[in-house]
Amino acid sequence: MTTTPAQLAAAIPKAELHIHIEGSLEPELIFALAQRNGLSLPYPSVEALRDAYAFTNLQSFLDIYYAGASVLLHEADFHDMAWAYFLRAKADNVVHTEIFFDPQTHTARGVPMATVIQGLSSACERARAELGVSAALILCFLRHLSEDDAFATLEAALPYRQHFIGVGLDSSEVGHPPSKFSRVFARCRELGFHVVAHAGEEGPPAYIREAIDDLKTERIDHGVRSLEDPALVAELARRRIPLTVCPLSNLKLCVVDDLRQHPMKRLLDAGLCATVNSDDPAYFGGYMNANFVQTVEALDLSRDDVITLARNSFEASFVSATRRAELMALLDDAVA
Ligand code: HPA
Ligand SMILES: [Zn+2]
Repeated sequence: MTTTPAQLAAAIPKAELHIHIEGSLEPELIFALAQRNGLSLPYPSVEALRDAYAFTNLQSFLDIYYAGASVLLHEADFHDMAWAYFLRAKADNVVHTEIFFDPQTHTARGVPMATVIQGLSSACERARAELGVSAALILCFLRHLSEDDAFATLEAALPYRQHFIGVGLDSSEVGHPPSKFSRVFARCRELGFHVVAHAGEEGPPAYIREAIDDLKTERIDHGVRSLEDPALVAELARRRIPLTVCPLSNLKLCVVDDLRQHPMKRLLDAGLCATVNSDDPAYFGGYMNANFVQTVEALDLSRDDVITLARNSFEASFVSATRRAELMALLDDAVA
């Protein structure tokens, strides 16, 4: 029996590097946590909530995403959310994952930083022990808030610094350029954290340039608008700065009108270290394999493209050289 590129994409081991853990909160779990915590929701049912997931742009999604996250109060809530994600990741043959979390969404509601980080961190340890999935956390600053707020968040998180490997930048992009966070990112680099940033999802290629030049980010999250600036594409390719691309997110947030117009193939053909990721899978219609399979089918990607995407995911990850070699060997075995 021959394997199609889409079947291969589903079957092979891969890393996920762009997943907001709050975006993995399924409507069923939102309702269950609301009930557990004695909260009422402005939607009568799971179906009514899911029906509200019709987005026109990034902001229309963020409004409902932050509302969904408001059911998270206790350490067990954060743990249970992340554990549900790990089970989905495992089912999709994700063997390593680097997970974004948005502490300001929770601390602004009075949830202590310790509650957020310890709940997520214990789920990461459990994933390693029970599922063999390696996992690390990346703390994201909300870019619609001030740099002072980001500094205060960093300060509050530093007692738990052994639990996260890096920092990122997310939320409303346009009007909040990376340079707004130059000083706090410089401090994070000094402290030895990995640094990434969302750029070029809705924002212009100039924001990608700011992220790499000013924030000195090691990866760009999304970055699909880089294609509007050929000199930038050439530099990203030459420096092997990875892009963590999220095809179903781009479709649901109307960054592209149709998956057949998605730039993934053009990014690969330009020699970029592009990867496939789910972003906010509970909101955008699918986890890792849904993204992989639908993109492969829509763009008619080849077996080689699929293997390149999986290799890129390991190359772009922040694992040790030993773990990277282990992951690459898993992939080699799977495609042999
Ligand atoms: O796709 C996204 N972009 C920006 N901020 C986000 N926060 C969650 N998902 C996203
Ligand atoms: Zn994202």
